Amino acid sequence: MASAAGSAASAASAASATPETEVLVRDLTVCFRTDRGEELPAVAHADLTLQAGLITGLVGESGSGKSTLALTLLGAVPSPGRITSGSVQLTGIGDVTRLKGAALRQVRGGKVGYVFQASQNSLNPLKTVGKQLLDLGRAHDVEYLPGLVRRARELCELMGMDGKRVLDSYQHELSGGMRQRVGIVFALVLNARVLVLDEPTTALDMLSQAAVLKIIGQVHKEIGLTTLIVTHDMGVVSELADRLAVMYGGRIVEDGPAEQLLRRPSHPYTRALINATARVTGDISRARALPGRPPDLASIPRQGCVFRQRCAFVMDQCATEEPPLDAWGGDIDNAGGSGRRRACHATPEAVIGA
Ligand SMILES: Nc1ncnc2c1ncn2[C@@H]1O[C@H](COP(=O)(O)OP(=O)(O)OP(=O)(O)O)[C@@H](O)[C@H]1O
Repeated sequence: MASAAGSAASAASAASATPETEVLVRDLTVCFRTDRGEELPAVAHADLTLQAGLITGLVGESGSGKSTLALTLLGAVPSPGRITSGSVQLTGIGDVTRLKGAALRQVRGGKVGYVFQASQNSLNPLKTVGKQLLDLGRAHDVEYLPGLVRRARELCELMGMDGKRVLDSYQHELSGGMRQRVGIVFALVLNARVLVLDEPTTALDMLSQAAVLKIIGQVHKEIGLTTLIVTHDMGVVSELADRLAVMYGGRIVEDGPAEQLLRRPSHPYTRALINATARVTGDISRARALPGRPPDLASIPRQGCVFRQRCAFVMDQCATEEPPLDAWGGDIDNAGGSGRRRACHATPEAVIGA
């Protein structure tokens, strides 16, 4: 099999990601041109670190910029988007936003495996899963295709499926949960070590959701992956993620250890998202829908805090000064070393204690 990381590394500049970090997104801005000809940021000056071996949840309402940010890990931006600042460093590879051609193709699948939104509907209905696997192998210049088939079967078995049966099946012969697992097999079969799952449970019933989440946790651990789960649903990542990053209006507004963010959210948006999720509050009668709607590209405030129009803690300063994403001491009962960051003018104590 073609070695993705090896040859891509030689094609790229030296990475500054350390062995403990697998992905370093720094100062990343991705813009789209609107119908009115303005170029506006869907992701603005984002910093995100994926620590090796951990599951990170990237959470926020629809349109907050999660998929646009996640896609840059593949060196991709949805057309007609454009990266206007920043870098995405992959350990052993370098800045993926600067790669082109064969080096970029090798990163896709060889280093980063991506399970796209609605991937359970993306299989070709006219070909068996096995035929599509061989197509994937040929597209990536895999020299020994029987090895690829063997690895796909192993991954199927790891995910509780009969490998031979799955590879001989057409899409319509598989349940939604099985198709989602096949998407994960395709993402991992070229030996990716970073797995990105965009809305992995949307469109699945509750039982299949729980099963897919359990399997993601098992595969992550078994293979030793670094995993990013993109979701609008805090409940999806509340039990699985080690770390959470919360996005709103193209900005990361809070990040840190999942358990701390869920127990003591220090940003008003994180707090509101958690309060709106019955599965996290544990009591449907306590869940409170988030008032208002998330902004689209044209309505994201150009000045001040992007969340201020929906914020329960808004103050004068929020209209004029955009709060930076600053580190802070972390949990009150675990001060220091928590790796928490927040972008808010209100004090953490005010938000946590409210
Ligand atoms: N190809 C595109 N052309 C123009 N605008 C786009 C394009 N793709 C995304 N956007 C805009 O960028 C913003 C961020 O979109 P993105 O899909 O990254 O958000 P998201 O948080 O992943 O939401 P969702 O889960 O609904 O996809 C949105 O305002 C969206 O309308």
